[in-house]
Amino acid sequence: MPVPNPSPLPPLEEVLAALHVVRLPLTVRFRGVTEREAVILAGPREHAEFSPFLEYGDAEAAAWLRCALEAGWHGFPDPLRTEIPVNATVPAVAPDAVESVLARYGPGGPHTVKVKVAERGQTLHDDVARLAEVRRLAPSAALRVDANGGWGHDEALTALEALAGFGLQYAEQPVPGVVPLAELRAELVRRGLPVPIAADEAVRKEADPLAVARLGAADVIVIKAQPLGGVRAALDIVAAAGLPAVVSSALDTSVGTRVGAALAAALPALPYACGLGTVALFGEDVTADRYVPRNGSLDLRRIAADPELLQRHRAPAERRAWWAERVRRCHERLVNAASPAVQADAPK
Ligand SMILES: O=C(O)CCC(=O)C1=CC=C[C@@H](O)[C@@H]1C(=O)O
Ligand SMILES: [Mg+2]
Repeated sequence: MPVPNPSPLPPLEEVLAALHVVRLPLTVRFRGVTEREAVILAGPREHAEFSPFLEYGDAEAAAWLRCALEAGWHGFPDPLRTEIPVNATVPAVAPDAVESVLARYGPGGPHTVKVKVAERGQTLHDDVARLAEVRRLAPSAALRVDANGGWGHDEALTALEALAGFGLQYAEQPVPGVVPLAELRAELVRRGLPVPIAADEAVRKEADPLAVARLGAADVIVIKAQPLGGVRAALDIVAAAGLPAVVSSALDTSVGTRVGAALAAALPALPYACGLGTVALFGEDVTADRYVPRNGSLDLRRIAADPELLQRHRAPAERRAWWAERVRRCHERLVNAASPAVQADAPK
């Protein structure tokens, strides 16, 4: 993605000297995993996170490093607000597990809940049952669903017809890709089905994050700081797209979630609750001051990793070496992509 590097790019030696690798358990399976590995960088400005999913290649992961180096070495843009409304996220669990997930969002419950649907191996019946349980437990919450592109066009129409009765705020990435999303959105409008569309993967995994806006594929874009190459790059995408944006996590620790909050705080408009409540799904974290919502919102306090917790959750030596090597390769990509002026500060 053609976004500028943090300028100047810190030299690799400095980045590696700031590196900690942790492995943290989740309390519930999410995105097929029950533990999360992450690099925490003790940068001179902020603590920052580099945690591309393990299966991602270097080209994609380099954008995540760009985000970490921007946050750690250059800090955050000035905030325009100090409270970020946040949604609860319910993974594709059985109905009887919904209550314990929602309980993690504190007394009074969340005002907005995102429910994962279209999980491989499950059926529409499972999705309806999960949504019904969420609605029972949170009668006045706004509900949204996220299919992660798990439906085809016809399947999505059937599913959204069945789920529209829940009064969905929006359906996130019901089908994969940009053009299929645009076709589905047009068909929903044609049928008079009142389900707005949000684009997630169609923004963060496509070569051109603005194609969604150009093709009218969505009503809302979901933006994530790490995959989009940092807070400033994501702000630029929102400005160019001209669509309402929802900031969402990349299943980050408290440190990475704080970067997402910095992005949400700097957006000119924030009409929807953000998907930054996923620290609640972690069994352990890198700070005792866990970055979880209070009364449905995150405040903009400083979040720093605790050295004792970094040590306690340190990943095994072989994993630490794997991550250091991944950082090295991604850093090399950023150096090679940088302009000559930026490269002046990078190792030769
Ligand atoms: O947006 C939220 O409510 C929580 C974050 C979330 O859903 C995700 C985090 C990390 C990886 C993604 O598969 C997933 C998403 O699709 O948005
Ligand atoms: Mg999503």
